[in-house]
Amino acid sequence: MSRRKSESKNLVGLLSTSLQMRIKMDNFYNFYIVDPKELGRGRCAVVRKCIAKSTGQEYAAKFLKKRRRGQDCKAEISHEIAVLDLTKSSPRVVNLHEVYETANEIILVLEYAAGGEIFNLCVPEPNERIEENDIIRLIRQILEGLCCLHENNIVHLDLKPQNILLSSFSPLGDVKIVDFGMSRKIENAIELRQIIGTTEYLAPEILNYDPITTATDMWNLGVISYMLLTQESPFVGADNQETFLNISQLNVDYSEETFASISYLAKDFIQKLLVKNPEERPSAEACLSHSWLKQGEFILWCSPEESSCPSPMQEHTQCSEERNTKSVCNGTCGDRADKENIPEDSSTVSKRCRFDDSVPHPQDFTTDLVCYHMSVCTGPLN
Ligand SMILES: Nc1ncnc2c1ncn2[C@@H]1O[C@H](COP(=O)(O)OP(=O)(O)OP(=O)(O)O)[C@@H](O)[C@H]1O
Repeated sequence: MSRRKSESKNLVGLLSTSLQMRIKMDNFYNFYIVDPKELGRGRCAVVRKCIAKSTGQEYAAKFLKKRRRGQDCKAEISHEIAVLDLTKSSPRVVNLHEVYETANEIILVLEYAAGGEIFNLCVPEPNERIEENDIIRLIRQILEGLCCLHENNIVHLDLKPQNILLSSFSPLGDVKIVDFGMSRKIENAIELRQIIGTTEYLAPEILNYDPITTATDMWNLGVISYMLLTQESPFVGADNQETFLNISQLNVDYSEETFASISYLAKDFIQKLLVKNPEERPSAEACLSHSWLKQGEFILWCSPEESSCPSPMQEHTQCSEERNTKSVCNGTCGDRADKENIPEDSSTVSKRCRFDDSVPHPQDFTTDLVCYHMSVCTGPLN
């Protein structure tokens, strides 16, 4: 495929409306003191804490390169700004305070989420394990943010524990959804396909190049819920191929051992979302009415047999033991090679790479995906 053709494909679903938010050409550094220590980094950006000189208020400055790998990224950056502007009414989406432009970069001055990534709550560290009641509150807040996005026909497409931040960690604060770089507008007639996220969070429809809808985010919410409750990543395998296979075969561990201290309703919630057919997944709004999220202080710590709780997902709850492969959340960083474009601040310890630093390069990832597709067409993987 020619570069121009692939570039225009990537632009499908970007908001093209003129920006409401004024982009300032003033010198950003005249107005902010920037902490050299990174808050985080991704494929496209480095994020650093900064302090407004006039007020002393803390913010997170996201530095985005206008050109990457010889390609002009301004349309994508404008789209990210437009989405943040569109969703500014939602307290669950990070607030965009100001935007600056320099010769090479665009700087988004964002609300500072001091509590960091909820990824920290998804790893097996006993001191950081949180109560199911707290998880219920966080999931409700993520859903509120998703409702706002989906009402505006925006699908996030990169929902993962690294992109759900907290206003504070202790006490556990509120959810702030970040990183709309991969989000897209779902237009009536446009079928959105071929957008790729982080391996272990990919929905089956993305692997199959099927049309993408807001239901793709709902799959990701299922993965996030699973990770928060079990501290394990449901689909991650030894390599990308195994991960793709686990996703396509819906190979999830719902064993009693893994769900020992987790309520039946929580498991039911996950099982409603981790279904292959996107049309069968409940919407964000419908999820808010799920009994698990409806309960307040009181949680039913019981199995469906022991209780009189309704079992709305009876047909989805079969758990085949032989299909179970227990997968530990390893925080694989399939996008690490991209991040190496940006000079790394040595003080940053990326949570994404906490367990596994054997990172595939993007080209390996693409090869894996191609191999996966070939094996689906031609027979099982060896
Ligand atoms: N407002 C914020 N407050 C605190 N930390 C932040 C904030 N925004 C981003 N971060 C940190 O920086 C990291 C990278 O930010 P972000 O995901 O927006 O970058 P990106 O380059 O678009 O990422 P990706 O490669 O996933 O597309 C986040 O995972 C988070 O740890």
